[in-house]
Amino acid sequence: MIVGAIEAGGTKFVCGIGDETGAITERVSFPTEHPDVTMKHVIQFFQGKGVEAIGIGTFGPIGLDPSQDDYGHVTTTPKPGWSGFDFLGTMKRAFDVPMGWDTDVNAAAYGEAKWGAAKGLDSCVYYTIGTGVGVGVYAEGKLVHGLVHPEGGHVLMRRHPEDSFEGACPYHGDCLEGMAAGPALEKRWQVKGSELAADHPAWAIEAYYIGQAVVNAVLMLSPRKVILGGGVMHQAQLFPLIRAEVKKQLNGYVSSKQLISDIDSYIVSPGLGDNAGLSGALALGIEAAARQARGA
Ligand SMILES: Nc1ncnc2c1ncn2[C@@H]1O[C@H](COP(=O)(O)OP(=O)(O)OP(=O)(O)O)[C@@H](O)[C@H]1O
Ligand SMILES: [Zn+2]
Repeated sequence: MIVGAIEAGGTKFVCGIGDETGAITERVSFPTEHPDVTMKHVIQFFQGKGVEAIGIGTFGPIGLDPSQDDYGHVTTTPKPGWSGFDFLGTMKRAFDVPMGWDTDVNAAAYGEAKWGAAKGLDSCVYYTIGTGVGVGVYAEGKLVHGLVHPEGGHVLMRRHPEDSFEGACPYHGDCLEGMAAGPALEKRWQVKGSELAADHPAWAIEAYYIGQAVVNAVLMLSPRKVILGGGVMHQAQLFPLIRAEVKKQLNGYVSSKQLISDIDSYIVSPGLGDNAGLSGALALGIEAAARQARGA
């Protein structure tokens, strides 16, 4: 089966062609501009390729409830032209094939559960810590949707005792994204995160916040795997610091062997690396085709 995949990010779009094994045979990337421009590139890429299904994992927030008017739309975003944009409808008008539609982070969680670090497990939580913080949730074999979709990048944090940074989230100031995303690191330390030495005190504070987010995910969702991706997580020294924080903050309360003696394989980087988002979109496309075949 020939399946199209779209990883729609706030800074760039990645489109690819793959199949049901998860192999991606072709991919292109272009900057995210006004939807009139960007969607033209997207449609041109897929035209004539014989795609039988398409999966879309996109930046949000988005409408995911088919009974609501905003289904398939990007809802509220400051990105010019995207607020209220009918993304799924635009794709459906161009291609008459089954389509999967979800957030970029839910897509990544799904891709990881199908082919990556959470393969074979019925649950995982996927965090991306990049320009923003996003959280995808896969639970009991399904991606979690509800009122809207998980927005765990904005959970409220207990402040690190030595941190006086006011926070960078325009909505909440010192939420997780406001304290730990790439722009927060840069604002707090006056240099880009990638330029901070591996032994800089920034990383202990960063691990304190990310660890706290993981603790909350463990307590609230009990996932079988926690996957941490995104630009900031390229700092590999964060992993042991975060694992230590999680153990310290949980303080033995959750008595799972994985947390106690096998935490190195519980809190991990994406098995699909930087392909998690595109592979996840591919998985959504495959699932949409299967759903249609079942008549659901
Ligand atoms: N090696 C690194 N160390 C620390 N921070 C980094 C590193 N590489 C990138 N970043 C930071 O990560 C952010 C970019 O994240 P990412 O590469 O995940 O891109 P993005 O797709 O724009 O993010 P998002 O998923 O939030 O849209 C920037 O703030 C950048 O400064
Ligand atoms: Zn926030």
